[in-house]
Amino acid sequence: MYVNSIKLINFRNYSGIKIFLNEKVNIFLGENGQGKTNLLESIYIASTGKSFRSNKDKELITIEKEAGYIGVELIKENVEKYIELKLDLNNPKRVKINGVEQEKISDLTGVLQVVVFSPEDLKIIKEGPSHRRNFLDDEITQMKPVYKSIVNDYNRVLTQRNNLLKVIQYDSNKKKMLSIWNEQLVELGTKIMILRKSFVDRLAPISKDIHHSITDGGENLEVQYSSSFNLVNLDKNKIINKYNELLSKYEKEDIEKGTTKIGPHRDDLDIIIDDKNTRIFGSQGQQRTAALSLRLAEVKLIKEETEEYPVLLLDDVFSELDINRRKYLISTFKDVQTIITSTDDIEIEEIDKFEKRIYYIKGGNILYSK
Ligand SMILES: Nc1ncnc2c1ncn2[C@@H]1O[C@H](COP(=O)(O)OP(=O)(O)OP(=O)(O)O)[C@@H](O)[C@H]1O
Repeated sequence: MYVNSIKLINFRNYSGIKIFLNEKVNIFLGENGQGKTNLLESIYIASTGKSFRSNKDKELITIEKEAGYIGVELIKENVEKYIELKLDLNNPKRVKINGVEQEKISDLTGVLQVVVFSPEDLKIIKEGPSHRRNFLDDEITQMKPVYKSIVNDYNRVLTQRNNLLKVIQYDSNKKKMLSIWNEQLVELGTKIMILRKSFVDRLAPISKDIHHSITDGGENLEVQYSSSFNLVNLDKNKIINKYNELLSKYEKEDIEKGTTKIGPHRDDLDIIIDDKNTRIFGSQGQQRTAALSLRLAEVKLIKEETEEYPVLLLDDVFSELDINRRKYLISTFKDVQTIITSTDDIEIEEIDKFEKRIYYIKGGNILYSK
């Protein structure tokens, strides 16, 4: 799979451009604040319907404009596909695939798969569990689009259950209604945990191998799914029984606090290097390498699952990696269309082995390419 062209109108600092991309390596060079990340962001939005750095669609439209447009043409299994998004200051965004208006933005999932690696990825390793849950959810959704709606339904039921818990605090008669929400919560939560567990079980050995190669055999990376209750195996009925048992056990506490103590909304991912939790004990370099290993593992998993390599977006990451890590990253380019941004020329001889195109960006204009 590869992106053939990108057309942007009134998107961030682009008033109107159309860029044709190389099937292999594309390098966008430019000073700070010229629009390099904006370009990657537009491709990410065409893939997932959302930005990787803002959840306000209004911010995506060029300041003082009413509407914006993203058009991405891709080639998948030798077939051309066209994704278009219309952003409107006063209305929700709309999406078309091959000229056909889609009902929901989520209809985009599965059309264009991308993996982004950016300095922001350090948050997956360093910050709170919600970043790791988002990582899991975004990746599973790319491989299994229906997963997204299960997570959305779960979050809706969870909010309703939590609201009811707060009502029960002063009206205990309402307690009998709890079972309605419990039943749905258990059904959806079990599905999520099974999917997350099986995803992590596939991700772990691949990221371990990659990390091993990047660090020249020096470090051992373990990635483990950490759920509110011990998921030793994936027997659905056992999980359901345990789930119900724990909901009953914590019911009193849940009512007192007005929140639900257990379930996949409390999940985490343990990322361990040489038996030490990377979040707490990892050096900056180890944390960055762990994030890179996870992202590159994702590339392989998407290929396994969909039989197509995703497009790899690398946002300003070369300056942060040492020479061996850069070389390893470059070695992954042979099968994958890669779109790279950088402030400085990437002078690594390995990259010259690839068919590549270099573009210079200034103030939302592509000055020239070679
Ligand atoms: N909605 C918008 N309308 C107009 N300009 C915008 C909008 N949103 C962001 N910009 C502009 O886009 C530019 C930032 O672009 P971007 O983040 O892509 O920079 P970059 O080239 O990746 O820079 P860096 O190397 O610093 O990461 C800034 O000049 C900012 O003012």
